[in-house]
Amino acid sequence: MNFLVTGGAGYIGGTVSRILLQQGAKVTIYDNLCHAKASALPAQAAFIQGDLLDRQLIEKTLREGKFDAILHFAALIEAGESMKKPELYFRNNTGGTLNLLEAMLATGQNKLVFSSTAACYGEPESTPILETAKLQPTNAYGESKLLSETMMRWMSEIHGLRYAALRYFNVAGAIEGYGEAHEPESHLIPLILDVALGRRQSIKIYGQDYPTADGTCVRDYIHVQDLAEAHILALKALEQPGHHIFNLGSGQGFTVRQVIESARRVTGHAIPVIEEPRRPGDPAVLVASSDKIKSELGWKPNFPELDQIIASAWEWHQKRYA
Ligand SMILES: NC(=O)c1ccc[n+]([C@@H]2O[C@H](COP(=O)([O-])OP(=O)(O)OC[C@H]3O[C@@H](n4cnc5c(N)ncnc54)[C@H](O)[C@@H]3O)[C@@H](O)[C@H]2O)c1
Ligand SMILES: O=c1ccn([C@@H]2O[C@H](COP(=O)(O)OP(=O)(O)O[C@H]3O[C@H](CO)[C@@H](O)[C@H](O)[C@H]3O)[C@@H](O)[C@H]2O)c(=O)[nH]1
Repeated sequence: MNFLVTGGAGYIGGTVSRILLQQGAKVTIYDNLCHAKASALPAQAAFIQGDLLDRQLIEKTLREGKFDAILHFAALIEAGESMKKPELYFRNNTGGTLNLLEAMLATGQNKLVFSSTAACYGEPESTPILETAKLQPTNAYGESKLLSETMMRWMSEIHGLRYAALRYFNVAGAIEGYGEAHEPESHLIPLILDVALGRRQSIKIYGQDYPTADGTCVRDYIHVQDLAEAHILALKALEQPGHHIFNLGSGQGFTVRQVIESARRVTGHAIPVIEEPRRPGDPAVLVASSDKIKSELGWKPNFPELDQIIASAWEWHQKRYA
């Protein structure tokens, strides 16, 4: 099989690319390296340094590549930044996705796996969150992804686009030799591990007055390898016409303080904290029901425990900065 992976120089796209390559697939990565380094690319993948906002280049890439399917990870991903520069998120994420969809139509390629997000739900009315829950993003990042999903739904109805929108919750952990290193890093777990390594003095806790057990935000952490497996299942599902929307989480919620506790257990480091005000746009609680993908595609997480997830991230983090 022959796949195009947008955003494949990044954390999740790079992980899925490596797994596809291990399974014998041909992978072409399309990334503008705005938040990644060329050194992160898997050696066996073909690479095109290109921007999704370059409408002509993406169409040329699709025309020449004749891909069996496209996995679309490329996006700006920081909810906090999106509340300062929403226009950037709509241009890059929603506009970039529209360019990709138009190029797919123009070249007759119609299978797409899309990185969507729990941020589409906003502040949920009940947890765990089902795919049928109300979609009311509390940040511009989530809205930029929800608008992308909306475009896909219309393209499916009118043009027969086959797509799977996978709404990831908080992705963490590492596979052998590759893990999370955003450029710059804003995510909780790698920042905590930086403290454990002595690369930072302390971890900031954003908000202590949320309506949760200890006042800090609750998130659902999913191992990146389990997430990657879901992409392989989604690709198989796209062999049949139709479209799919699936949540992907472990179904367990952890407060920021519980994540820090887990990292203390795993690393043996005290991990000092600093209490800071809330980060704008952060919902209090995001916990997934992933029953739909389990029952429809047979997805099963192999690394459901938070300590396991953090341990795999820690192993990779130590090697990376050794
Ligand atoms: N990390 C998470 O917990 C999480 C959760 C939910 C959804 N997601 C989604 O998963 C996807 C991958 O996230 P990640 O954590 O690997 O992020 P990442 O920043 O590591 O990877 C994104 C990649 O996209 C590239 N990119 C961005 N805009 C581009 C453009 N216009 N043209 C070409 N390349 C571009 C960046 O250079 C980067 O390599 C994103 O779509 C994100 O919204 C991530
Ligand atoms: O230094 C930090 C960093 C984060 N947090 C908190 O930790 C939680 C997790 O934050 P982070 O790791 O930045 O992830 P999220 O903001 O939850 O967003 C991630 O998870 C979302 C799905 O839940 C995805 O949509 C996003 O792309 C992905 O970045 C949040 O409550 C943050 O407020 C801190 O307290 N201190």
